[in-house]
Amino acid sequence: ARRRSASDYRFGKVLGEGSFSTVYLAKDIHTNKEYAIKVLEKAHIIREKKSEYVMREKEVLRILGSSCPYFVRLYWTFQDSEHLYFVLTYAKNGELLKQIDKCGCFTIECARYYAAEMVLALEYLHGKGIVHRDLKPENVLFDENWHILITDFGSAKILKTDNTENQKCDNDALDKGDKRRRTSFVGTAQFVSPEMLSESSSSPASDLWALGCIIYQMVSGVMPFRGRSEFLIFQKILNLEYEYPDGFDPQAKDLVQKLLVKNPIERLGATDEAPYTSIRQHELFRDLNCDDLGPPPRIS
Ligand SMILES: NC(=O)Nc1ccc2c(c1)=C(Cc1cc(-c3cccc(C(=O)NCCN4CCCCC4)c3)c[nH]1)C(=O)N=2
Repeated sequence: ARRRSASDYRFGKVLGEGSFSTVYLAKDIHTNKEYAIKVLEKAHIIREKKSEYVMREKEVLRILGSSCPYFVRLYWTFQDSEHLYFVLTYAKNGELLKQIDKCGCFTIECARYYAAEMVLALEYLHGKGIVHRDLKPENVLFDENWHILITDFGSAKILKTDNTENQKCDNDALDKGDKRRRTSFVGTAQFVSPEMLSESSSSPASDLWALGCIIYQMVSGVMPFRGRSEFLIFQKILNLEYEYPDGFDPQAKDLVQKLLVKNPIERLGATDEAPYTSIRQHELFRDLNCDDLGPPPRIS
């Protein structure tokens, strides 16, 4: 296919900004199709030693391809002297976080439906041996039909496939062969799991912890672990210090309680032979057919 460059697109508004990238709405001047183009400054990536993360995101997006509808798709990449460009899916209806803030909180029907879509997305992602490690409402987007699109794989980890022992868990900080600290990684404070904080280790169950936090936030409108500093938030996470507001849906509470468990292998779904059967079978999803969720309920 023809090589692309920035001159193939008309760049529009900024859709999002991160520490290492800016995402623009852009229109392909040949097809008029809209994309989200993630632009990274080479010098900044090199200076901050983030090349490994950029390459990992590109590899994860390549592995995900276009076979699962719940992830943004990477169409093309190109570069010029100063920048790298990732041409990604444009999620027309923006971030889950903005919808939660706009409504205050979701109805249980909406929370149930989008929790189910996230479970299906994690089944696929983890089935490909990929852990997201920074799942949060800013990284869950809505497409034009109000289905979710999970994005931002800059913090993702691709689990080794050399033997099953590595499939379950992998210590991010220490390479098995030597004791040097390879990466010191932590996601976003409010959604990071206890094991990532205390052992610098992550596994698919780390994403199940984040799912529990997101379900809590969709139902209540606030995050379970809040504090005036990252240190105070981390203390609450490690001490499992959070509460359910009055009126919190009991079925949602039961599921969140089974996901916000300190020991990763005790989280619902963590030891499923066929992930995530035990989560699909939870009473919160009793009235849903996870094999055919149907159209999403209106967010209100
Ligand atoms: N870190 C990353 O990789 N970030 C990414 C990657 C891919 C990507 C990405 C971020 C996107 C971010 C994004 C942000 C937005 C957005 C931002 C601000 C406002 C809106 C917005 O209001 N859109 C109009 C839709 N409204 C929604 C509510 C009802 C009326 C109409 C959308 C749309 N998409 C995107 O579309 N595609």
